[in-house]
Amino acid sequence: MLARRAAPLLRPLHPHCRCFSSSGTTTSPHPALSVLPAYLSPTEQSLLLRHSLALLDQPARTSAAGRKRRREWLKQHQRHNPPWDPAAPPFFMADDAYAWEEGHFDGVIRRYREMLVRDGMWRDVAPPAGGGERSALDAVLDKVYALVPAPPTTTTTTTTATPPPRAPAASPPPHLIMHLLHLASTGSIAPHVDNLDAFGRTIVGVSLGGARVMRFERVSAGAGKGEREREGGEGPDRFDVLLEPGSAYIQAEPLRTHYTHAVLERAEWDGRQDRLPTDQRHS
Ligand SMILES: O=C(O)CCC(=O)C(=O)O
Ligand SMILES: [Fe+2]
Repeated sequence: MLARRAAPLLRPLHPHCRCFSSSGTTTSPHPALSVLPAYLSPTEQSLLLRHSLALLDQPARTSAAGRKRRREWLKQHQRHNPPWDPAAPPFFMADDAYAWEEGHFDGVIRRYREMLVRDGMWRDVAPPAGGGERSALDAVLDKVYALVPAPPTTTTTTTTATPPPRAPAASPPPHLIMHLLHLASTGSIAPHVDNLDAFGRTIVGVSLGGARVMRFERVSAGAGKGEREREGGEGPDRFDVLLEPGSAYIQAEPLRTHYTHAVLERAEWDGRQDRLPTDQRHS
């Protein structure tokens, strides 16, 4: 279970460190934010990204114009040497092969595609059981679901109680609203606080594709120290974290409602500006 697996990772190394170690230890600047670098291995990332893109690309979820754009791009790129291969990294087609939503209804997200994953949907894109791929995908999904804290239980467990039947990995657990978000290389998310009623008290993200900077800013940044401690807890008023592919983050209270978060289109990260985003990102 995650709680046991992740417990040693949830301790901040240094309260203001902006650098990630690759040792699997979180380096979050805020006690209510956990960042788990390399939570998924490269193989797990590839599997999840490929199947997530396949879900987003299902004909029922795309427009006629989008499918035409995709067909034309594919036709052109099959003539390349080597031709574009959907089963090989980077798994994304070029930006101009997708029909992006230009702006979210409230203007927060720009140049993106998104969907909610409902019961059984991963089965629509996983190959039939028998090959190892389906069980490998299930294992990755279980690892992602394990990041989400279980809802509090009201019943007492006794040693003789039979555990509830395990839900198939193809269906997100009932306490998880699973949202796929594919950002164009020029896509971004403006600062916002997610609606508490719609999304619950904990927000978990798994990053795939291009690295991006996530910026957090205390909503009541102007408040005095005493008030700040009540509204958002200890931690700097504004900080950035680098979301590298394969990393996961967990935003818990009080950060989740007292800080905005944003995914920047382009940002400097410890002098690595030139190595940062020109890539699409999937979360
Ligand atoms: O892509 C992410 O990790 C964050 C997405 C987000 O903030 C949102 O959809 O509200
Ligand atoms: Fe958000």
